[in-house]
Amino acid sequence: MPGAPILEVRDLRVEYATGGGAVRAVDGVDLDVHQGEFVGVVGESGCGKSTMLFAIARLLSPPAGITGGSVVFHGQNLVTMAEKELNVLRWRDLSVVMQSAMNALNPVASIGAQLRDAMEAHGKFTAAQVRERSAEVMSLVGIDPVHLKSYPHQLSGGMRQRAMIAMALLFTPDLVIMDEPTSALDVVAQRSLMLQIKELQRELGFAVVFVTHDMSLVSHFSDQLLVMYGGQVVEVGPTRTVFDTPAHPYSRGLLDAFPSIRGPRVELTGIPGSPPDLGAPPSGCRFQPRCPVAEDDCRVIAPALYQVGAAQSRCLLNDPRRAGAPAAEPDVEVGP
Ligand SMILES: Nc1ncnc2c1ncn2[C@@H]1O[C@H](COP(=O)(O)OP(=O)(O)OP(=O)(O)O)[C@@H](O)[C@H]1O
Repeated sequence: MPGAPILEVRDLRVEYATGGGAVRAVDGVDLDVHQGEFVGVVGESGCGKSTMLFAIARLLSPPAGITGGSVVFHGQNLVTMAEKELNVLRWRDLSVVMQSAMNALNPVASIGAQLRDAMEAHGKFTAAQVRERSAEVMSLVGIDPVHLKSYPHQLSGGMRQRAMIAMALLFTPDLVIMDEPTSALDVVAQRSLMLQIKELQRELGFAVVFVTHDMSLVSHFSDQLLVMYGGQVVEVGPTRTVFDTPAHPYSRGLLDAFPSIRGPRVELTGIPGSPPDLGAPPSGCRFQPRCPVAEDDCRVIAPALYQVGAAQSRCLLNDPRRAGAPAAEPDVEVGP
């Protein structure tokens, strides 16, 4: 992607303080997002995906807290920004769409009232301006503006999610962070909402960071894919590259665990075992206890992210200094 990234996450760390010690749910994550780019984030439950999104938007609350790193958005570090400044920026430049609109929307206020409140929190608008913009964003997401009068419970699940997206687009932000926005919907509603998100993104040019469990969704919609395991990025690269030639054994496991819609029928293998307890992660590589190709070194050496073609992989077997590893691109920084 040309140009400077609009979002640069560096060495981001998040911990949950628990009675039994700290749980490091996000451990040294780096991520670059460019204008108009669609970044898919995948990984099993408990890998830290939602925690990372909440940390980027500075929406974490105790016992979770950012313990290190930076989140630079349009040149400003959100990690150190005062709450007041953050509130100006949220919705206007960066907005968030959560898993369930039922939880995010106020059940006792009409959709119109909630759009009005969101607008008025960011400036002075006449009643006519509010009406006009509210109707505009509702139409953008495919809901008849007559539903501005509706309460959340009067809308279907798909319409509620669309209403949340309408709210997120009120100020045409540059970045929309989405945490499984389609997961509560049936498959048909999921697909239609995804198509709509993609179309809006193309039309309005905002970037998206999108968490999902659905590999088929990201394969169709994302430009860049981030695979998370045990609080870390284990593979990142252009979506096509990661799908066609996954470098990390965990990415290969994830891909083998979901059915291909068009490809030949193959037996789904899945990944035996479960993700690590982040309060006491395994030594060496976090995936080694479940890894089908782990070697002795993997139990003691924590791998860096190594360049493999256009992607990066956190697997020791991809370390270019090891004999037999695929060659790294020349002049590329490969880990510490
Ligand atoms: N309240 C909490 N107290 C302690 N640890 C927590 C708490 N919430 C989450 N965690 C830890 O953070 C890790 C990451 O959780 P997170 O919800 O970010 O994962 P996720 O990949 O988004 O999962 P899912 O796909 O199920 O939403 C969990 O494995 C857990 O160890």
